[in-house]
Amino acid sequence: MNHKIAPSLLSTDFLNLQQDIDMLNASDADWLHCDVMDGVFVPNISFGFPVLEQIKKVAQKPLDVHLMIVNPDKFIQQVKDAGGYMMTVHYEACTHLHRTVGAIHEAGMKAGVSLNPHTPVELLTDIIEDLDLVLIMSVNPGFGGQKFIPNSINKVARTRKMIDERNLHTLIEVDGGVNLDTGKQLLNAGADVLVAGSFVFSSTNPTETISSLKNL
Ligand SMILES: O=C(CO)[C@@H](O)[C@H](O)COP(=O)(O)O
Repeated sequence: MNHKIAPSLLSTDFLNLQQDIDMLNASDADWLHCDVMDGVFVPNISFGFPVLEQIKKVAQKPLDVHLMIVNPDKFIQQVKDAGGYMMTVHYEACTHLHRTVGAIHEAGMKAGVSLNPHTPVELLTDIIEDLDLVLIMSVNPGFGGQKFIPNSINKVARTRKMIDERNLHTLIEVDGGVNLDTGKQLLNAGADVLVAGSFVFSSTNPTETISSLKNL
């Protein structure tokens, strides 16, 4: 049970966000996954830095900030100021990814890179040594509650191989359609962090659901 669980705040009740964060603080959740969307990189808009600032005030667990936005470089300091622990940007959104990752580290955060479902993990071969985390999207980003894309399992296994062959400590996170069944398969393939939104927050007892993911 060395893996981490990062419930996605996108599926919380925004009218009662503090109540949900209090629940997460007391649960087996390891990180709080915060999805920032801009309506450009993805066809949806979620929440931005003013909301992250409020989350930071009550969260007792590290904020795992996933930026689904174009030009993430412009917002590195804002993510840091809003309490970001891990800042994850999209491979597809960064022309100068090496520079972006360096700037995230310079700001004092861990750096993650996310891959859309069609983006091969092999494209990270010349940067993976600089990364704290690879986030494999197992749905097309933008919405909660979508169907898991099965090829993600194979992608996790290929990422695990790349990391182990080089003796790296980079974490593999997977996001989208995670439940007990897909979660188990992802862990068997070598995932380290499971993000789960609707499976947790649509369940009758989210605390127990988080524990069952943690106990996989
Ligand atoms: O990044 C995203 C969506 O783009 C996710 O974090 C979702 O929030 C995951 O939701 P579920 O698929 O678990 O419902």
